[in-house]
Amino acid sequence: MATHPGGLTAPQRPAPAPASFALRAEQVVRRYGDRVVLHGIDLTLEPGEFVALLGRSGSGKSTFLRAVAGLDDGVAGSGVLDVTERVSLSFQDSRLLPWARVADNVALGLTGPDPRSRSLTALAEVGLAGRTRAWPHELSGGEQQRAALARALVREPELLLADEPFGALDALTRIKMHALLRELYERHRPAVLLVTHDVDEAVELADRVLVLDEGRIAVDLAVELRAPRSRRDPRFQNHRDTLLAALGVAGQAPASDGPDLPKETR
Ligand SMILES: Nc1ncnc2c1ncn2[C@@H]1O[C@H](COP(=O)(O)OP(=O)(O)OP(=O)(O)O)[C@@H](O)[C@H]1O
Repeated sequence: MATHPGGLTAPQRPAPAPASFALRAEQVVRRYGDRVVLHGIDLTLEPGEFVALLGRSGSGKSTFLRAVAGLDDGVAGSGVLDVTERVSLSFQDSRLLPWARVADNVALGLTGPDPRSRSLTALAEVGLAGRTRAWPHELSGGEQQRAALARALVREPELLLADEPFGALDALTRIKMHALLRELYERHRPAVLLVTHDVDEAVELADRVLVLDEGRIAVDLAVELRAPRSRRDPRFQNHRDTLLAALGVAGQAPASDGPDLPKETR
């Protein structure tokens, strides 16, 4: 375990013990000047737990994710933030380095044996076996996100932090990426914290959905639907309605498994 700047306590263990959680936040507060953006967040993610974080624009989702990722020392001293050591990040923009070929992007910074062959294996896993020597600009948006997923998962993270990774993709590609992410998750079983604006994406992928409202967790909903989850399932629709209501979105989205759903709740 590592303690990020918000942490007051660093667990000191003589020998590594199996982690009892991937993330533990207690009373994490973030202020910008007089403005409080996170109002004392309490959240624990068990190992292998898939959690989606919804919330209106400006509710503090990215702020919380950045704090968990250790990218924001503005939460220092506000509470406890213990995060497992092997964390991977994924963003809306794939953040591939333009001057490195795809396989080199995935292998970059990898420690341990044979980074090259691990990179190639990861790329094959996301369906990019034939594009390993391509430059990032030669890939489509969906392929770039596949490469970014390969780069994240090749590190065998215990916690995957994803900030709207599919937000810039078209609806069809997004559906394919949902299936891929869930498949990769089933195989590798990291804990996942997925920030999204897409209620359907959250209910389809996550086993627990949180709604952040003005820096507070307003809803913590367990989604106990078997895969493959159908948007036509009345229980899926119930979850969607609950979440849309919590997000202050009036009306109910029509049931469909197709790509033509209203997605954005922003
Ligand atoms: N560097 C900063 N300085 C001042 N205020 C900031 C800064 N970064 C974020 N904020 C404010 O913190 C609040 C939460 O921002 P955050 O980016 O976490 O929201 P979000 O829920 O991720 O929004 P979105 O869905 O639009 O991405 C916003 O009101 C934002 O203006």
